[in-house]
Amino acid sequence: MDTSSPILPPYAVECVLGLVSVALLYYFAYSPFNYWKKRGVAQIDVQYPFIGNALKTFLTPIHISRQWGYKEFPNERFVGTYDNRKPTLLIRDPDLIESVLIKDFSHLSDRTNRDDPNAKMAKNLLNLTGDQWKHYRNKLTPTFSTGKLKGMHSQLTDCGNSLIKFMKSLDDGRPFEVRDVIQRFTMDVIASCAFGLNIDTINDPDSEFRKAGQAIFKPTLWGKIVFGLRLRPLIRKITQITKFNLFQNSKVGQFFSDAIDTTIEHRKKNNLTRHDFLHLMNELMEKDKADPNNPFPFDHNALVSNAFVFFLAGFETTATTVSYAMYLLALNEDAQEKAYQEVSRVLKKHGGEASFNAIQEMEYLEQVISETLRIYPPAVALSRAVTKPYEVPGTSGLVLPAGSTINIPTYALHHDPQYFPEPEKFIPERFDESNNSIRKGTYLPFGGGPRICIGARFAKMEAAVCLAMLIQNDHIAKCSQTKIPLDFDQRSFLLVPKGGIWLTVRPRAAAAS
Ligand code: HEM
Repeated sequence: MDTSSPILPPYAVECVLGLVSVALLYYFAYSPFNYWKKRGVAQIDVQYPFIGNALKTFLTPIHISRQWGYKEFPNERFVGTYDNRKPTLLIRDPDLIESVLIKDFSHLSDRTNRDDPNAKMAKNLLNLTGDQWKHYRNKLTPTFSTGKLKGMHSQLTDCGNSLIKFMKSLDDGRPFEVRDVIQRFTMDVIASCAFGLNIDTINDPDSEFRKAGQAIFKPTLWGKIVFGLRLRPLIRKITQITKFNLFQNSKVGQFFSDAIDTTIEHRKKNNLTRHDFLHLMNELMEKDKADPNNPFPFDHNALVSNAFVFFLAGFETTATTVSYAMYLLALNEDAQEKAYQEVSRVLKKHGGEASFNAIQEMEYLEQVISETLRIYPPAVALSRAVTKPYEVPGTSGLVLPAGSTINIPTYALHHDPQYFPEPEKFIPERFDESNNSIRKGTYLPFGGGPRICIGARFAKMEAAVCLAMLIQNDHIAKCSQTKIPLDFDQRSFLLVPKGGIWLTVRPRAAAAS
C-alpha cells in the first residue's frame, strides 16, 4: 500500500524542520533576555543574542559592570539585568536592600558563587549554604569577639614594628609601590593569626607563602574567565562529576593545608598555646570529635578551609584598603595632618604604643578608614541567591523563584550624590557619628545582615594599627608617578588599582624641617 501523502509538495518535511530549527535558535538566542520585560520590570539593554552582555562584562572593570542599570534607571527601585544569560535583579532602593539583607534573610540566605561544599577547602563560611553555614557561623563568630581580638593585638603590633623598620629603607623620598609593601604586612598578620606562622614576608618577599597567596589574587584574563565560569551551573555540574577542579589551584591548596598540619603538630608536640584563629579553631575541632551526633562537625577540612578563607578574605582586601587610605591621605594634606595630630596625641597618652585601647580612641582615623572604604570598596557588589520563593516587597506579586539571583551594587550606592553629597571628595567627617547622616542600606563595604563580613572588626583594627604606626613615623606624599585619578584593573574581581599606587614617604621630623 502507498503511504506517501499526495498533497505534500517535495521538500515539505525539510522546510518544516528548517523553520522549526530557526524558530528554536531564535528562541534560544533571545528568550532569556525577555525575562524581566515579561514581568514588567525595567531592564538594561542587551548587546548580543546568545551571550547577552558577556563580552562587554569581560572587557569592563568590575566596579562598572556590576552597576549597569543603576544610573540608567534613577527612578526604579530595582532593575532587571543579565549575568551572561542568567536573569539577575539589581536592587537600588536602600529600604529594599535592607529587607533583602536583613528582614527577609530566611528567603535569601546564600551567596551565588558556590563550590561543591565537599571539595577540599570549600567547607568555609564564604562558600557554605543553609543550615551548614548557620552552624559554622555560630561556632566561628566568638573567634572574632572583642576579647579574642585583644588577644591577637600584639601580633598586629609586632608585624607593624617590622613594617616601620622596613619603611626606613624607603623614606628618602623615592617613589615606591605601596600595595606591594602593605600586602606583605597584611600577609604577615594573617599568616600569624590564621596559621600561627611567623613568615616575615616584609623582609623575605620571596617566601613560598607569599608566592602561594599572590598566585590566587594576581589579576589575569584566565582568572577572569574562570571566575565567570564558576557561576555557570552546567560547568559546576561537570566539574563535580569529573572531579576536575578548574577553580582551585590544588597545589596552592595543598601548600596551605600542609602549613596548618605542620603547625598543629608542632604545637601539640611542644605543648605550645598561642591565641590566634588557628588555636581557636583547633579547640572547636577537638570539641566536636567528642560529639558523634553533630550533623555538621567542625572537622579537619572545616579547619583548613576556614583558615584558608580567612587568609584569602583577609590579606588582599585589607592591604588594598590601607593602600587606598595612604593614597587619599597623600592627596588630602589637611586630612593627613588632622589624622597625625590625633594619632600623636593618643599615642603619647598610651606610652607610644598602638595598643588595643589606644586604637579605640582614634576616632578620626576610624573615619578616614570608613571614608576610604566608601570611595574604594574592595568588594564592589554583594550577591544573594533566593533560597525560597521571594515576593519582592512593595510589588503586586513579583515573585522571584528559588535559584534566582540578586545583585546589590555597593560601589554605585557609595558614589550616589543622593546619599553621599560630592561623592568623589574625600570627607572623613561624613562618618562622624554625631552627624548621623548615613542612610541605612547605602553603605556596605563589609556587606550586611547575618552574612556580613565576619572579619570586619579585625580588618578595621588591622588597618588602624598599620595606618597609625605609618602616620606617626612618616609623612606620605604624592609624586610624579602617582596616578590621579586611579585606573582599575579590569581583570580583577576586586577593586584593584591598575599599575599599583605610587607614593613617597619622608620621616616626620625631616618632612617638618
Ligand atoms: C577591608 C577588609 C575587608 C573587606 C572590605 C571585606 C569585605 C567583605 C564582604 C563585602 C563580604 C560579603 C558580605 C556579604 O555578603 O554581606 C565579606 C565576607 C566575608 N569576609 Fe570579609 N572583608 C574584609 C576583611 C576580612 C578579614 C580580615 C577576614 C577574616 C579574617 C574576612 C573574612 C570574611 C568571611 C569568612 C566572609 C564570609 C562571611 C559569611 O558568609 O558568613 N574578611 N567580606
